[in-house]
Amino acid sequence: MSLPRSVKIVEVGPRDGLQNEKQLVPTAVKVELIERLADAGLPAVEATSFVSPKWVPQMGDNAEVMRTIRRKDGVAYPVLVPNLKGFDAAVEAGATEVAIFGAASEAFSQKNINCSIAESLKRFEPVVSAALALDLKVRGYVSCVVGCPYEGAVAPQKAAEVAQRLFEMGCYEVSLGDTIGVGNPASVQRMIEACARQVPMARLAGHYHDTYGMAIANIYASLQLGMRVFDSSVAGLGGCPYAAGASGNVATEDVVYLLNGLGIDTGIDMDKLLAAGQFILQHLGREPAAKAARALLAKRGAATA
Ligand SMILES: CC(C)(COP(=O)([O-])OP(=O)([O-])OC[C@H]1O[C@@H](n2cnc3c(N)ncnc32)[C@H](O)[C@@H]1OP(=O)([O-])[O-])[C@@H](O)C(=O)NCCC(=O)NCCSC(=O)C[C@@](C)(O)CC(=O)[O-]
Repeated sequence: MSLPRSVKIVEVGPRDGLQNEKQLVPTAVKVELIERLADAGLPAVEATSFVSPKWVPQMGDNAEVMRTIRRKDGVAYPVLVPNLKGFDAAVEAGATEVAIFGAASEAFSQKNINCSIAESLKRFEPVVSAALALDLKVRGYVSCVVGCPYEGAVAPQKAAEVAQRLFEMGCYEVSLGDTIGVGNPASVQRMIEACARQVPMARLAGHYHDTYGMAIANIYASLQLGMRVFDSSVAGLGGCPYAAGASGNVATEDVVYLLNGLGIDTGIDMDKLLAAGQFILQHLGREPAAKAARALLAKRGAATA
């Protein structure tokens, strides 16, 4: 299959990237990060999650984040909601797009949202109905689509079943999460092929963590099957609090570097993206995990030295 002319990147750094940080990041820093990412040209910036603050304290300032961000026209700011309580709070805070999140593994579902897969789907139904009644868009996530930290390998059919349920419920897009980054191009392609038999490819997104350094290869393998939407996290921040050993999402800088190299348009300004990454890393006191960011910043340093 020929490669596409353009790809959509959904930036998940402010949510997936920061949710695992032990030290609370000040709200003002989160807000500036979200605004910088939108200014860099990201068409969607997942801003926060309306989950229990006892489970994920870092997202406890969700309403303040949503109320404070300066929204850029044409940019979506989805937020995670696990149930109606979270949905109501998200709407109250001004969210116009929400994301529900299920899993292809029973053990992960229990650890992450304290219920079985079947219970979670039942819980999501009223959330999707309420959202659609208010004309809000709903995105769906399936975690552990190729592997689970508790159950090991996950059958492609399990991922496909949950993806189908979320799509049929009314999600406009279903993002397939390799939560612990164990996938490789072969296993990811098998998983996507199973999902695409149930959900149109144009409605599927890839959400790959880079634990084993496979995420960029997995994106390339997904592009070859016709996938056009990928989630990534600025500076490669992230990791799921309920997935032991999960490292960050694939870095947005690395994805943009790959797509630029392939001649695929993302609409993203690499300079502004690098600056957004530097901004949050300086706050966290960390070096970038993104190889492209490290190389480009080093090259610039050398050029200006
Ligand atoms: C789902 C629950 C709430 C169930 O948690 P629970 O304890 O079973 O819920 P509950 O209904 O029994 O309520 C317990 C308490 O939580 C409160 N509560 C209940 N709901 C909410 C809410 N929405 N917002 C705020 N508070 C809430 C509720 O009011 C009550 O408060 P209390 O009476 O004890 O004071 C909990 O398990 C939870 O919050 N889990 C979230 C975990 C999470 O955020 N994980 C990370 C995101 S998923 C991810 O990262 C993967 C992804 C998406 O990136 C893709 C990939 O990489 O795979």
